[in-house]
Amino acid sequence: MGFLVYLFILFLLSIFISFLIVLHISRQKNSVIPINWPLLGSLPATIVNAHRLHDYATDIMACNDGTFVFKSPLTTNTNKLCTTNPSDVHHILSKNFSNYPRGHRFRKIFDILGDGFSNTDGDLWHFHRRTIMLLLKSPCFGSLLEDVIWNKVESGLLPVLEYLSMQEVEIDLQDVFERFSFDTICKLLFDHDPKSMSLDFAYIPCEKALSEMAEVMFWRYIMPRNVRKLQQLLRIGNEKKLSDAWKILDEFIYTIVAQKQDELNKLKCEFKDENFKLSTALLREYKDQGGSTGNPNKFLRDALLNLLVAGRDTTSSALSWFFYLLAKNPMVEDKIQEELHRELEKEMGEKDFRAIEFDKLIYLHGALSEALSMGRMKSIWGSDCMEFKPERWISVDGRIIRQPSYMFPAFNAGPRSCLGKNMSFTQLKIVAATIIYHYHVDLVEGHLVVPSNSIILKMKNGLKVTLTKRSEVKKDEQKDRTGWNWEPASAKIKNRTGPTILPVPGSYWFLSCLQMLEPVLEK
Ligand code: HEM
Repeated sequence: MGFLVYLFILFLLSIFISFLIVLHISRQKNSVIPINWPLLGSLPATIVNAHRLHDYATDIMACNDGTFVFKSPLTTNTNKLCTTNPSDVHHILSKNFSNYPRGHRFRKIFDILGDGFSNTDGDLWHFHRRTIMLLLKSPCFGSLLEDVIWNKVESGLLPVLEYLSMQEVEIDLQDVFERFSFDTICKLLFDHDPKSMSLDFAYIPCEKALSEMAEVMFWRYIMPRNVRKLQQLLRIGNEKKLSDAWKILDEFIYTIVAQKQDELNKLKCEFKDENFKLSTALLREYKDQGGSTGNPNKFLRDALLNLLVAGRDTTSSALSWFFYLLAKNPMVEDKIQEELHRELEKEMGEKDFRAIEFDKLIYLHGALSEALSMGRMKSIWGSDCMEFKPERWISVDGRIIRQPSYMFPAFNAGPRSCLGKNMSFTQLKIVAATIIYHYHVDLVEGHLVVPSNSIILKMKNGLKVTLTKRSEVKKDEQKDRTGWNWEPASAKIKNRTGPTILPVPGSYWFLSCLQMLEPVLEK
């Protein structure tokens, strides 16, 4: 009998404790600062807000001067400091760079990246950085890059958009951009075009594997290690997804590497500039460098996978958010069109886009930078921080204002800053200018654009749009001062007086530059 009473009391007690937990968690939904639970740290708040992690983190940063420490569960001992504060960013990424290496925890989370530049510190990282920098900065690479991008625009992007716009169907522009950047980065890295950007929108396993990998990496970072280990043991959930993606990526890269090795072996003479190929140049530079594994093929695979990840989703996400913002801000679209027509006219009325000097498209550059700016707090960008204003990037004498990288860390800052920044701007400008020149982009009504939980800030539901060919805009055609016919996008919107205020992607906790570092001093 005594035992039954004891059991009953225990039962009531557990109901009471559960009630308290539920009460706390539901209160937490409305509270900005997460409760730091004994044993569990701020994990319950993270789980409750799992569907809106970017907004959640942004809210917390906004009321904590841009810096906040998320407490980990006691067993995992991995507190996470998140910051959007420029002086903290500067302190960590530049001034005290050597105090904040990637560390062993990072390497375990990102194990799929092996010994690539994203996942290494010290000499090995230096070796990667030097090798890649040497090749990306060579003049041969510049012309190769433009050729590859233009070829893909002309043989892939434009025919696909032309077909889809004629069908008058909804298009997932993010999917289009992902395919575009996958094809171009593969062509550059491997001299191989997987032709994912084609009318049949074929399923390309490797392309999808890259997206799955980026999502699983995000969850690995957020969730306690034990959850990951359990999933690995049972081969379920995210860990199952990752191991499938891993196999697909390995097969894809190793097959191409083997082919390219053969080509390289056949090349007996010195490389000539006119025959420059990044694929063979990279293989040559990396040849015989076994890395820590001692296996040259594995080392090559790691280096190439890191470059594939660095160059694919980053570019496509930047383009997706840019076009989303443009669709919401037709006045900006008008100004970009004006600028394009002006520059084309300067080239003696040529209609060939290749004639444009893309460096001269200042307004477009400002608009792209604006789409990539992060940490949009009033304290950093001023009271109009939530407005999409390319003008904030242009000086009175019409030049681009260069912001210090700790204010504009989309491409990271300090010694680990992005080596593909210039290359990305070239690609972004060519694609953006081509589409804007040929089409007006409208968002599909009711389509919800929200960020996905991934290490790269993608759109969870894609970017659903419809395209209207500019040449088909017949009514109310207006002539700009250069004599070109075009319809201002803003004419479609009545009573427009200023820029649209909207949540720009940079206002989110921008994960493409999330730094997962392990301070040396804490060891
Ligand atoms: C809009 C496009 C891009 C954005 C926003 C971007 C952003 C970034 C960021 C945030 C980092 C730091 C990552 C880290 O700390 O591990 C980075 C590094 C890097 N990016 Fe980019 N990136 C872009 C495009 C590219 C492209 C097209 C390439 C060329 C393949 C590239 C090559 C690299 C390399 C090699 C690094 C490593 C630097 C190092 O660890 O020393 N990126 N990028």
